[in-house]
Amino acid sequence: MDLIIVRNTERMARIGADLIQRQLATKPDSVLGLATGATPLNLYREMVARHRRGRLTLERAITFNLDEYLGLGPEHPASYASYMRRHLFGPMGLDPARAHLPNGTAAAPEAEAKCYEARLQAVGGIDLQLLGIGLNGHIGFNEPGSALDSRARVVCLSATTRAANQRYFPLDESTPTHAITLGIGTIMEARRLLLLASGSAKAAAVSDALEGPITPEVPASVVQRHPRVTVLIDAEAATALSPIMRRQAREPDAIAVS
Ligand SMILES: O=P(O)(O)OC[C@H]1O[C@](O)(CO)[C@@H](O)[C@@H]1O
Repeated sequence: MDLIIVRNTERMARIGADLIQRQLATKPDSVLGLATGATPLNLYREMVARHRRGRLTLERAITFNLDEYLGLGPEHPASYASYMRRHLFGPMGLDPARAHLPNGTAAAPEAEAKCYEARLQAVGGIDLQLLGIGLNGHIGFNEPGSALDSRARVVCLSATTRAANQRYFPLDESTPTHAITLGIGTIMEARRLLLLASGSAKAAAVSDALEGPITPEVPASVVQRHPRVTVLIDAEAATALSPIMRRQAREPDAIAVS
């Protein structure tokens, strides 16, 4: 595991964008696995800024998002399709045909999840998977208790996740109860993982994920098994890590992709 602890989220965004830029320089037609939520927002802003300066393009890339709420169409402002259009795809001028998300309003959601997985496998799987981590240790919408070899499927969201994401919904609308997510097994097949976390609220989840037992109760703990994982976190999210783990952290200014 390559652990990078940085001062703040701006620095996280710059290093994250460096890693994505290098991935695309090596393989311009990379399949990028993308995440939503608050965590990657600064990174997406940095990617857009680099795009405007002509340094970063997704022109030949293909993207697959981790998840989508069940019942929300792409025009719903809290859908992840809408989030991605607003924060990344629109500003970067990504051809919509290259950007994939599960269809949250599919008539047969389980079939849609299977089809989404099949579409991903058809392009050869994910080259670089970006991940955030939930307060309860989830990755994608794989909540605690998810099988470590799970595939794309319909999941029931936990009370913690629904409460944490309520802020994205109008007062009179509650967070959906279900979602379609890529599975933990699918995520683990990505050739490279980039896990981001920021803020003290994530400190316990980060320490459980990186130093605790690998268990379905902490879905993110599975990243310990991945051969090419970069964990990029800010100082606040690192506060619960053991001194031994912190000592393993790489000099933030000296990143190099192995
Ligand atoms: O970044 P946040 O908003 O704390 O969310 C954590 C994770 O939970 C999700 O919202 C659910 O997939 C992810 O998109 C995100 O990585």
